[in-house]
Amino acid sequence: MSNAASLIETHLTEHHAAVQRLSGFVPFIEDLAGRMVECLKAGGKVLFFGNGGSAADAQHLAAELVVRYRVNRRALAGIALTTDTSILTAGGNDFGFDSIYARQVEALGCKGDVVIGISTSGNSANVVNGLVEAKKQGCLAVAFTAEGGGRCAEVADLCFRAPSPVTARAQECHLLVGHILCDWVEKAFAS
Ligand SMILES: O=C(CO)[C@@H](O)[C@H](O)[C@H](O)[C@H](O)COP(=O)(O)O
Ligand SMILES: [Zn+2]
Repeated sequence: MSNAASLIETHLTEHHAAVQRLSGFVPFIEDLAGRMVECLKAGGKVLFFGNGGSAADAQHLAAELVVRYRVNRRALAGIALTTDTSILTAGGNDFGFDSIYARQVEALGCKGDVVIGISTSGNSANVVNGLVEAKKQGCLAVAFTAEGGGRCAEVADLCFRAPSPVTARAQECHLLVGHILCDWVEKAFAS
C-alpha cells in the first residue's frame, strides 16, 4: 500500500470504529435532545463554545437552530460564543483568554439554558471556566470531549465523551451527534 493509501485507510478505519461505537450513546443523545427541546419550549436558549475546529462546530450547530437543519420551522435560540471579535478581543485582552467564554455565559446565561462547551482534550481553561460559570447561572452545563473527558467531564452536569482519543475523530463524532440533536429538536418544533 502507498503511503497516501495507508494514511487515508488509517483515517477511515479510525473514523468508522468511533462512529460505530456511537450506538452506545443513544440513551445519552435521547436525554440531551429532550432537555434541549424542554429548554427551547420554555423560552430558553442553547449556547455553544469551543476552540479551533470546535469553535467552528459551535457556530455550525447554532446556525442549525437559528436557521434550519432540514425543514422550515420557527427560529430557535442558539448562540455561538465564538463569533464576536470585539467581545473576544476585549475579554482576552482585559481579563485573559481563559475568561472569554465564562464572561459571555455570565452575561447571557439564564436559569434553564443549555450550555454546550466543546473541548477534545477536555482541559482548555476557557471551556472549563465557561462550564463552571454555566452551573453558577443555573444552566445545564454539557461538555463534549474526547474519550479522556479531562476537567470538562469533572465540572459539567453531563458529558459526551466521544469514543476516540484522537482529536479529529472526536470532532467528527461531536458534529454527528450535534446533527442528530438538531434533527431531533427540529422535529419537535416542525408542524
Ligand atoms: O481542529 C483542530 C484539530 O482537528 C484544531 O483546530 C483544534 O480544534 C485546536 O487545536 C484546539 O485548540 C484544541 O482544543 P481542545 O479541543 O483541546 O479544547
Ligand atoms: Zn480540525
